[in-house]
Amino acid sequence: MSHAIEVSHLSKSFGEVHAVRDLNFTAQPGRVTGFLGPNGSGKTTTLSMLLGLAHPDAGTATIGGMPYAQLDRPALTVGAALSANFHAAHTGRAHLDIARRAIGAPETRVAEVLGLVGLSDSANRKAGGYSLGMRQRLALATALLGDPDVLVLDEPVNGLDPEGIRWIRLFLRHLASEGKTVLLSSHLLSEAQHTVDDLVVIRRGELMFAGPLNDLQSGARTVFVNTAAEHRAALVAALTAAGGTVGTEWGKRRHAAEPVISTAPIGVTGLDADQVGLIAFAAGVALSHLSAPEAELELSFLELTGDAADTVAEGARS
Ligand SMILES: Nc1ncnc2c1ncn2[C@@H]1O[C@H](COP(=O)(O)OP(=O)(O)OP(=O)(O)O)[C@@H](O)[C@H]1O
Repeated sequence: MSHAIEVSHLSKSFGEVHAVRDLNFTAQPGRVTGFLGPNGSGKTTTLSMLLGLAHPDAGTATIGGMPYAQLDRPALTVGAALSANFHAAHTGRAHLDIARRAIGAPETRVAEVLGLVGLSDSANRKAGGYSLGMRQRLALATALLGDPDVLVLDEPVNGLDPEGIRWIRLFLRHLASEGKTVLLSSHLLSEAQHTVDDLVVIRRGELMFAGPLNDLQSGARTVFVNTAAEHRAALVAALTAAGGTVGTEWGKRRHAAEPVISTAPIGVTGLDADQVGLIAFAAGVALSHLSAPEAELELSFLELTGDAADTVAEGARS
């Protein structure tokens, strides 16, 4: 049985607030899917409906074709980490043992998941003294107790230090390589972009983008190239002929009759860096510069989710 997550025409309002509006996306086994949007865009509401914690007004959210509530053994199929809050007086180990009993996982599983998330040495400390990063690890350990095929994680990277971020990236990629379906939410693309294969971007409850991360990258990415002045026209012509869109050339001229002389890099969209390099080579043009800055991805994310001010304002509300 395939354990894909499928969200179809999902909607939910709280009074006047349309938290989720006619949302459609899938998350596939063997892939890490990032569920992204600014604060307040409806991510937690969607995940809550997927996990049977909230009722949709319309539409469905299914796992392997079934709503969570109808799954045969839900906790052994889906592992969820919606918040990293734990009883402060319980040790990490005690917390896991209680959760383990509730879902009927074997006793040996507690030590296994502690080891998997790197918490073995802190297992006997009270969770109240855990750092946010340690609480995130404990939440992940809890989600893994039933050795589920599907993981649903709400902001799992939030609060992790750079080493923790690196660790969780590798860990989630490893889980996906075992064929698991991993869906993680984040409000920061920079946190998610090195972890995810696929992206679902929402804004104010509505779908803005769903597809492989590369599609978002290539769709909006500008490649910058430069060459000696005498090859500039040939390069622009070759790139344009290959289907690229060449950005405005800013240049200087000392008087109106003189041609524009520009030395600024040329911005190209619609072609990736490899293609641009090959086209220049085929045209016999030696490039003095070729780059495809990653910031463009962040820019296209901001375009999808609203302008920067909008994003900050939404963040401030939560
Ligand atoms: N129980 C509730 N009652 C009323 N409004 C709610 C409730 N839950 C969520 N909302 C509203 O629905 C919208 C979506 O909230 P949600 O928590 O799903 O967003 P989010 O993307 O998860 O945000 P964050 O990243 O801040 O957790 C927000 O406007 C929020 O205020």
